Amino acid sequence: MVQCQEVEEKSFSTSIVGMEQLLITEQVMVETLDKYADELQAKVNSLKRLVSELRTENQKGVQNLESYLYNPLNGFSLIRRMHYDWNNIEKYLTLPTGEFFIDTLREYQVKMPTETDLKEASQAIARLQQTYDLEVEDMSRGVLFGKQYDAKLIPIDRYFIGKHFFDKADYYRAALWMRSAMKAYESSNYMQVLDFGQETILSLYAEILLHQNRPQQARVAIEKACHLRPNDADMYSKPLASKYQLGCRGEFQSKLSKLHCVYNTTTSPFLILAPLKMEILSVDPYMVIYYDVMSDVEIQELKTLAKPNLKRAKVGRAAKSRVVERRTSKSSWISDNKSNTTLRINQRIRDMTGFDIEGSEALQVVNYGLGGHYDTHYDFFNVSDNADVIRLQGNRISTVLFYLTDVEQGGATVFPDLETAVFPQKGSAVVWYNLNNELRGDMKTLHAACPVIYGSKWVCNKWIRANAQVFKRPCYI
Ligand SMILES: O=C(O)CCC(=O)C(=O)O
Ligand SMILES: [Fe+2]
Repeated sequence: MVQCQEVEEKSFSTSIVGMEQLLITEQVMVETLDKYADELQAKVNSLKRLVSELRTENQKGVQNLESYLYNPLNGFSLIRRMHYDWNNIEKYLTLPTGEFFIDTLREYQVKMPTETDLKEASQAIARLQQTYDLEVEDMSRGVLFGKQYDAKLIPIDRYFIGKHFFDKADYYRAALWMRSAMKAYESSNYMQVLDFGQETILSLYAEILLHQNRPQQARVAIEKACHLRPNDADMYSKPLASKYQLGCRGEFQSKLSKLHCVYNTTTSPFLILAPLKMEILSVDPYMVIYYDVMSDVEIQELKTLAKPNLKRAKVGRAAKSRVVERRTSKSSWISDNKSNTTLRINQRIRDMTGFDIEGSEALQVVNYGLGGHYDTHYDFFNVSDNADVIRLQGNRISTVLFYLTDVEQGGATVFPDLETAVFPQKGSAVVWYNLNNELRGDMKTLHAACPVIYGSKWVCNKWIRANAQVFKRPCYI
């Protein structure tokens, strides 16, 4: 005899027996949700009691500021509360609540009807409607083929049935169900939890109307939906800004306070005599700004030296370099010993960084054009592409970027991953490490020059190479 292996069928709607289990599961889930709510409630209750106690004591003090504090016991208690209690209160607030119940509910997910189940159930309703020519409104009120039953379809049910017809390209019936859902829709706590609003129905209704070649009515429906949830409408039409764009617009929160402004007297012995004004922007990767590290006369000379040789800046090394839309500026290389000024600037770079610049690159002076920018990039070389470049002098361990001008608007240097934007200030310089302690490129140093909105932006780069630093680079853990 041939043994028939029965394949377990998980389709719920295809037998009534199969659905009985669902009701039992639902019962357990409702109870679990209730227990979760109880736990939240207990937390709310305990917080309310805490507020009441704290308020009572505080009001005693506030009503009589001085005499309350004449008493050392009150003073002591106040200090204790503010030092110890609030810290722990904050911890209590962030303690997970009812996680066990959330997990339990989550475990039931695998037992839930799937999208296929919902499709099958919708198809069953559709079949009834079509076979017996039932009216949407009758069915919604619980009338089936002339007989009233104790059941009904609420607007969200009607929406899903309508959606089924929509998926089946039966736009006529889809529209009937959608209109019925809309007419009967009432906002409730339940619908809010589900995030099922009237605009959900309207949006699908608009799509149905488009399929029916009724663009005018579709537009009205869309406008109504947008009116109901204005933020959503904006979201559809406008892509979210990238971190780079936010940085360019000056919309990063400033993270470090002015406490991080210091006079640097230690990076090189010379700084003991002439400390430099320094602000720490980031510790990992190391990044600082120096203020007033290039005089107007020096800046003027750099520009004059650069002007005759300004060429469209490229991306890539030597023979492989190309002019690209990603980088719109002109630049010119100026050798270290070109003049007394360049010698002095290079000495200052040693003082600012503590690095040896032997074998590093020449100074690069850059002028940005109309809307000039440099898209997000790394300054370090890709090891596999540039093995020969790196072998001799090492990779670009650090960048020193001098700002030779203010820029009226735009032109910030933005580090999206560090949420840091540096706005050009004439005579200042930003210094950062491109490589980590293993001398590998640090991906957090991704940066870009934002398009100049108004003004002429000039900068001067010095890329310091790693090989000369074997005895110089301070050891970081
Ligand atoms: O001009 C700037 O702000 C940044 C320039 C830059 O990142 C570069 O030239 O590598
Ligand atoms: Fe760069």
